Amino acid sequence: MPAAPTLVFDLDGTLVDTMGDLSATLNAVLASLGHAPVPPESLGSLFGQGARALLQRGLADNGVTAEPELIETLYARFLDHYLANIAVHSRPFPGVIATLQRFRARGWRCTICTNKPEYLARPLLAALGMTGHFDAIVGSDTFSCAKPHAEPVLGAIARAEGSPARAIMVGDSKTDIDAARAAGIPVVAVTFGYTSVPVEELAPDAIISHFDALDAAVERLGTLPGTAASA
Ligand SMILES: O=C(O)COP(=O)(O)O
Ligand SMILES: [Mg+2]
Repeated sequence: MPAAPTLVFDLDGTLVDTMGDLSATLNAVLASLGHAPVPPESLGSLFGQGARALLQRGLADNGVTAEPELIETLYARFLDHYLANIAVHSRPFPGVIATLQRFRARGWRCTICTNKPEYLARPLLAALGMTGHFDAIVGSDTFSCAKPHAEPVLGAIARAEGSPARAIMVGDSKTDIDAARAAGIPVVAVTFGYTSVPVEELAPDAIISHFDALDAAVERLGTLPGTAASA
């Protein structure tokens, strides 16, 4: 029997809108130092680049040089606060849950390959009641390297007992598109995530602006049995 078709989703900016909690945490850390908050609108693609990148920007905006030791101290403070407040504002993007249910009902495996460490990704998904929708959850610390390397993408597919020959990545950033290319699988980009470069300029195989459009995008990619057309 051929391996089940597999979707490999990015998390931040693709499945879940996490910017509210990430920016609230950044601003709590800045406030603990007596610094001014940074408006979330100015952080853009940094939401998909990890806590250290957010801290660097927050300090720079307050005229503080981000020495590595300071970043590491604040990183620990950031993680404590974020973990304790991981799903205050964060919610799945419109259509996410129905899409996961639809694809799984057709026999697709659904996986996550995020550059959030697994110890943050899992509590976030649990708090949102989403864990059970996934056959594998892979974070930045699950394997020896993170996206844009192929290893975590291929690892997520393997853990779900899928095959790269029947897998599609869905992401919001250059990191996701590069990781999909490295893994040799097609990639669908969403337009509502966290990216400094419009995804149109990154030449993904398909672009969607709502999860309702994922089925048609997957069908257009046309390489995969098990899509809506043949299920
Ligand atoms: O938290 C990050 O660094 C990025 O997470 P993502 O890969 O799910 O977008
Ligand atoms: Mg992302």
